[in-house]
Amino acid sequence: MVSFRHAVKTFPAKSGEVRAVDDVTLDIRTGEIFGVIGYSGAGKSTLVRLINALEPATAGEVIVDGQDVTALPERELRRVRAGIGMIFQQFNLLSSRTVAGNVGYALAVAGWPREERKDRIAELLDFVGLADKARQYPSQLSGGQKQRVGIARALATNPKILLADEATSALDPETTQDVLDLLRRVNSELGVTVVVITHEMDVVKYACDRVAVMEGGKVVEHGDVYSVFARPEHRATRRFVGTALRDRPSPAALERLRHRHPGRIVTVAVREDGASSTDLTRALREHPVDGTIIYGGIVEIAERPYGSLTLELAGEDAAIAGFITDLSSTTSVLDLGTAEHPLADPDAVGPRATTASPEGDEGPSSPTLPQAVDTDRLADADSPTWNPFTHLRRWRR
Ligand SMILES: Nc1ncnc2c1ncn2[C@@H]1O[C@H](COP(=O)(O)OP(=O)(O)OP(=O)(O)O)[C@@H](O)[C@H]1O
Repeated sequence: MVSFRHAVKTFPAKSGEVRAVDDVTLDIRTGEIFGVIGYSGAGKSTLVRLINALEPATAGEVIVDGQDVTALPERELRRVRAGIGMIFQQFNLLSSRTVAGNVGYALAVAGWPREERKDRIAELLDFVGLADKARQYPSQLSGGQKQRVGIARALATNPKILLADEATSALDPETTQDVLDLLRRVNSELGVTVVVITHEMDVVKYACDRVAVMEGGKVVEHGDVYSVFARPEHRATRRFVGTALRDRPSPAALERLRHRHPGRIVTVAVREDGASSTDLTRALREHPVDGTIIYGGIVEIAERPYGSLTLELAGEDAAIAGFITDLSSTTSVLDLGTAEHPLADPDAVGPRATTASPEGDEGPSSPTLPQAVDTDRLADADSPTWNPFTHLRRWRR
């Protein structure tokens, strides 16, 4: 439905130019719900505004439903835009018009005859569950209801594509889910291709078939949602995945766990294609090691299991080493060390530990996210012979 080919969008800036979209090549398939996720300023909105040519591309091609919109004259663009609906974080409703008036306005602009508008408005408001609110004004509606009006308005002219720019970012979690459910119905019942821009991996997890992760104007990773969750390659993706699942302890939670559980702590991945909790149970049975589950979570993504369990292991060092080696042959095992010799989770998200940590080694990071700890340096500094499992430290994906 949409193909970006080496798409570039630059804006003039004080210090030269900003490359808001930087050489993006990406396909969005007909009939899917496609997520675009990234931190603020990553280029998400600009990328999506290239689709309806609200921003003309500086270079490259943007092919929408078979037509390169970068090459079209304005008159033709209007026709392409009519096939693309858009909804926004702040809803952008006309406050002086009723709910029915807002939807009717979109029909009037698109040239629908007056006598056909009434039925279409009723049909749309029925679809979004607002049939009883037709005569109310936006100020009388909740945020979720306003977004439903936005969706009805965007669907008025039967678009093939719906662009949702942070459409749930101003809503509470429950309302967010309602609106995402509605977008899923728009997709499955009306066959509309939906492009969802978000900075929340929960939204991707709940609603999207495939996802692209943006950073610095580039798509740094994309794929079907399960693969991206199960094997995130890029650091930004790993952090987004961590925020959606919260299955691994944050640095602060890990510090608290170490007070209660001074022994060896490991985090074991649970994946459909790797070891499941069955393998974990088997390994615990076959090795003279006691394992206590102290943290974790397993959820379903795309109807497949995904998550991790964190355990405290008790036993002889050699037995624990044998257990970790065995389990590592089928799944990812992240060694978090002991209270005496702690090792950090390099991809941890959430509140930092309260005690001072060594500085990260990966350059500046987002102020809202914890910095990674140089775990090898930590282990080496404490004792060169301490960490017999260093080779297992990597969280295999
Ligand atoms: N009209 C413009 N003029 C100048 N710079 C712009 C313009 N629009 C976007 N930018 C810049 O391009 C970059 C990408 O912005 P964009 O809004 O696409 O990011 P985003 O990922 O959608 O961020 P947010 O989630 O905050 O909206 C930013 O550095 C932004 O300042």
